[in-house]
Amino acid sequence: MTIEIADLTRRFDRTEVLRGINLAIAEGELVALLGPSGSGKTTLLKIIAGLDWPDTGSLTVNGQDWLAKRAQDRRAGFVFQHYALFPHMKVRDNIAFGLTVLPRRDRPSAAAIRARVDELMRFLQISALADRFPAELSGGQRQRVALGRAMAISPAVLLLDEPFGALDALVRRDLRRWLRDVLETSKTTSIFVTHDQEEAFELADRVVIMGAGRIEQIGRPDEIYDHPATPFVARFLGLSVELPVRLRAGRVEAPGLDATALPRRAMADGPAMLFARPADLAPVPAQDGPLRVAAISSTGALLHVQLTDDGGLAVETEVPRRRGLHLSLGQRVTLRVEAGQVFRDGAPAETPAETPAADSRPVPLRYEHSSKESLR
Ligand SMILES: Nc1ncnc2c1ncn2[C@@H]1O[C@H](COP(=O)(O)OP(=O)(O)OP(=O)(O)O)[C@@H](O)[C@H]1O
Repeated sequence: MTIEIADLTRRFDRTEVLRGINLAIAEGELVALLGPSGSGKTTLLKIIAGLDWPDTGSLTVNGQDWLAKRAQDRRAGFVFQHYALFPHMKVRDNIAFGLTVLPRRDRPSAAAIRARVDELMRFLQISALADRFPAELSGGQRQRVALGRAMAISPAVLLLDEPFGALDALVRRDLRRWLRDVLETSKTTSIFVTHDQEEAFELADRVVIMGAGRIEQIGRPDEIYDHPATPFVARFLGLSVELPVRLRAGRVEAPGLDATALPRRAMADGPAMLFARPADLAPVPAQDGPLRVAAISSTGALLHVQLTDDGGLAVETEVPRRRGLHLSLGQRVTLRVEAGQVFRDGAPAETPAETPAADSRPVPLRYEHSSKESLR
């Protein structure tokens, strides 16, 4: 089912919770809505479900106006974190529920419902739980049953709101893989809300990053991971080190910074901001380096190495333990940047002008700013 959302807005009192959402979802796609708390993810999902209505905008599914349909007429399946199973019903009856309450003209026969439930339980690998009550299930098993209940009606779209939020990390990982297989096989168009980056990136065909009621970026997981389109997305995805730099002939430069590994940018010369993940910054011992090692702590495989300059700037880096053993407190270093994103005035970064492999000319470091100004 193709879903088209256009110019959707929603406000509660004076708070604009959705500020013009435009999103098209293709048949069979699995889309993750990812964003910090309060960014409007659940509100958008509820509007698609028919549990809330927008102030303006449109929502069409396969060309039909869903805003003109009641929730029960939309054939949307839900799996919510706290949407409990019916405690007095066995697993098989919970799964059958959506079919048994259909209007008589649409309702399959009792035998057909039983067959559909058996088939679904086999597909979801929960046949052994058929005669248990919800209280006799683990949290992970309950969510599998909840998915079965949502899928029983052959939903036009499956909506999942933090479906694994209440489960521990190991069970979550297991269920994630299971869910991906199930949705890939069933080809159900699905939208799920999460604030867990790993979950979104592992599961989704496309990720929608939301911030303060707007869509900041839509893309395939690796596209978004490698090329965050805005400073907001960069920070949200862990590019937490922000360094003022200068662009010269598409190259990123700053005193003590070796950014030759970055692709050239099709951007005019001038000041810019480089955003990078701590793991993509490597301290390199250098007698005249503008930075000093201020602290080293270990989490086992990784060393967290904090660097400062004479002006009090702090830069977090993360180094694999074996590569960081030569570092010592107080040592002078320069910084090698292995990956990062460049923004100018908060504007989306330009696409790289060329790949780094295509241009391996070394660019000398320049030291024309004082270190205080340059790396703050
Ligand atoms: N019924 C409501 N009345 C008033 N404000 C609401 C209502 N529902 C949501 N909000 C507000 O709208 C904003 C967005 O909420 P929403 O639940 O959509 O965010 P979210 O991105 O799903 O967050 P979370 O990850 O915490 O669930 C929040 O500031 C919330 O307080």
